[in-house]
Parts: sequence; structure tokens; C-alpha cells
Amino acid sequence: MRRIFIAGNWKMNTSSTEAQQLIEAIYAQTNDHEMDIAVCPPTVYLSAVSSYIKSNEQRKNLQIKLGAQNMHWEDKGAFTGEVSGQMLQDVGCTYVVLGHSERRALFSETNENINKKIHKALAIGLLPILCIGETLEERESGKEKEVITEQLTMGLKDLSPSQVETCTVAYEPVWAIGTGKTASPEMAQDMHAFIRQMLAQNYGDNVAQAVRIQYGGSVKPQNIKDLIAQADIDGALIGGASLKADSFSEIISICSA
Ligand SMILES: O=C[C@H](O)COP(=O)(O)O
Repeated sequence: MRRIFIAGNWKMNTSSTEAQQLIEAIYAQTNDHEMDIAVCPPTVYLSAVSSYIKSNEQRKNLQIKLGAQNMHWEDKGAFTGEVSGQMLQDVGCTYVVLGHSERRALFSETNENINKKIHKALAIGLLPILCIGETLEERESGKEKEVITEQLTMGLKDLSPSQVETCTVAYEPVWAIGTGKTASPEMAQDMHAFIRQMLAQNYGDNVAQAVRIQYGGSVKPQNIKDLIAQADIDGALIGGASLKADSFSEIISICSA
């Protein structure tokens, strides 16, 4: 059985005060649950959120982990503005989101670069969340599975089956991100099953059955129940709704029911 994994991607939102208030409110409003939960604040607030998380480690059944939204594949050096995986670990990160569609579209991230980042993350013990997803144009022209195949295959290129097993894949159709338009549960399940089938072809059934595939794209308390009920949807990567503690906590609660 795959353990449900809910992650909040705060993107470029919150002030330092708001980040502090948000993590405090998430702890206050979330009941203890047997699932994996992560928050991914902006890089500059990772340390502060990390300290708060550490001070709550006594909540044995509410283990919130810290994730970053991106990283560079090199260890250190003349890469102005970049942050290394070691730096993320140093401030307490367990996860790192890689290949988010906003980074692909707005910051020219390529499958090759994303693959380098995944290799580095795994080499140092950070757990990658690889985001893949097609644009509206690609879906309307019937190319969604082709796009997903390329992003998945190239993103995971040259990884061993045991490395792939520790990755999470987030299927995020670009047309559903921040638009209020969620993929229907059936549409999402179809793509998740396709992704799992590809993982089985490339790495074997055991790996395919172990990898968690999150859905992302306008997830909210109103639609999570039907999404999480699908056989191949193992959790969610949540943007907008993760900025409201009550919505994020409600989503967690619905998933644990
Ligand atoms: O990383 C999260 C996704 O981009 C989804 O964002 P959203 O929930 O605001 O649509």
C-alpha cells in the first residue's frame, strides 16, 4: 500500500510573518494523521519554517516535512542566485520539487537540467518530486501522453530502479494549475494509470507499485475526495489551497477518512 502524500507548494507567496502564521495555523488546525505531509515555502523562509517544524517534532502522528521548490545540480560555486541541494538539506529539507511547469515555462528548464537535478538530489539524500504535465494546446492536439512520456523518461533518465522508487511523480496538467479547472477524477486517473504503466515498463512492477503519483491542479477541499478515491492517485501537490491553513488541513482530513 502506498502511503498518501500531501504537499503544499507555497510558490512565491507569503511574507516572513505570513509564512510563520501559516505553518503555525497548519499545526493548530490539522489533526494527527497517518500520511506524509510536506510544505514547500519560498527559499528565504525555509529556515524559519524549519525551526517551527523542529519545535513540533513531539507531534508523533503529525510529521510535517519541509520541501524546497527548486535547486541547482552543482554543489557550490559561481552560480549567482542559485541554491544547492546541500544548502536545502542544511536548513532541514527532506523533499525538493523539480521540474514544476512554471519553472519549465517561465525559466526555460529543460528535461536535461531537471534530470541533472534529480540525480544530484538523490545522490545527497533529498527526495525529489518530479512534476510533469501537458499544456492545454498539447492536450487539445492529442499529444498529452507523448509529452508525459518524454518528461517522465527524460526526467528519470539513467536512474536505477531503486532510485526511481524513492521519487514522487506529480502529474500536473498545466491547464489545471491556478485556473480553477481541475481534471476530472477519471481524466486524472487515466493519466496516473498511464504513468504507472510506463514506470512498470521501464523499471518493473515493484517499482511502479511503490512510486507515489500526486495529482496537482486546482486541488481544493471540494474536489479532493473524488480524486483521492482513484486507484492510482496517491496524494496531491497543492498550490493556492495550501496557502489557507483551513483548506490545507481539510484536504488532509478528507484524505485520511
Ligand atoms: O504546485 C502546485 C500546482 O502548481 C498546483 O497549483 P494550484 O493548486 O494553485 O492549481
